[in-house]
Amino acid sequence: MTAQILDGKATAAAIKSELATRVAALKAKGVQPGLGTLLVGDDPGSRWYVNGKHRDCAQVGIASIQRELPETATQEEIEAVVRELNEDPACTGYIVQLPLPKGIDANRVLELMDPAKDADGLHPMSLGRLVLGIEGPLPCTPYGIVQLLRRHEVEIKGAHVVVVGRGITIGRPMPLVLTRKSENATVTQCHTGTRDLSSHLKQADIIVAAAGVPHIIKPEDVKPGAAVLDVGVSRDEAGKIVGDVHPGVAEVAGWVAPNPGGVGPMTRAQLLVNVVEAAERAAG
Ligand SMILES: Nc1nc2c(c(=O)[nH]1)N[C@@H](CN(C=O)c1ccc(C(=O)N[C@@H](CCC(=O)O)C(=O)O)cc1)CN2
Repeated sequence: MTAQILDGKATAAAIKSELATRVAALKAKGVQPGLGTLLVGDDPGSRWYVNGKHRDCAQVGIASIQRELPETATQEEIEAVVRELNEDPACTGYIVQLPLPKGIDANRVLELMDPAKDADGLHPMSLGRLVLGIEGPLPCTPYGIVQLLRRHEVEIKGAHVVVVGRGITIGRPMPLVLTRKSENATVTQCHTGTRDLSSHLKQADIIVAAAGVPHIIKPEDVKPGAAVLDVGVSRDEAGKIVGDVHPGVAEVAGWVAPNPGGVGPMTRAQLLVNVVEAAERAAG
């Protein structure tokens, strides 16, 4: 192993400690930030993520509002809870845990959220703001990745970043974040329609692997010294995470974000940042 570690656990812990101070300052002004979550169904992974989000809230002093519906919930039942969270004054920001069960129109649910309470940065209004360069909540995993790189002093400005995947939470918004003036990266987005993935990867200074295909990033495709962030989550028969990045990549890359322990904790930390920033904006 030659690569240095992009340590998401330690970086997220540092961010949470900074946030605890900001939450204390808000409380001193009489403002109590509260994160709401809506979990639909029984997926153990989603439940683990949601529980983790509430554990994080408790650590930094953010209040928790937990809403759950069964796997069989209808579109109307889900939308009714979204309307309740929109109206609940204790809930200053919230998320709908994705994915939603089959047959549910997730876009309709996201559109119904009050954009002022969008803690995930995934509301169409928030994504539109990102495109237009207007301040607002940023999608948690993409901005968590930017913070992870910055805090390890990996140069983003001018870097050629290859993003593999185009899902709603990571792949689609990642280039929007990286090509802002403040990041100034050059981005190539690869996906299932890409003809020669290997040729693109070989040119990357930074690779963000969010395809959900085990070990799709192989050592021979990585430029020596590149930073490689593994965001893919597949599971083996024992339920253990298998990432998108082959373990041999650590012999070639300059930096690797392990999986687990890399981008995941940063996703959770960025969610708290969004909740605190929204409360700070509301408090003027
Ligand atoms: N509404 C949203 N839904 C989903 C998002 C999101 O940002 N908003 N992202 C993912 C899941 N996710 C957060 O919700 C998430 C994924 C991973 C982690 C994490 O800390 N992972 C650990 C490993 C956990 C394990 O062993 O399974 C790690 O990487 O160290 C946190 C949050 C999809 N849905």
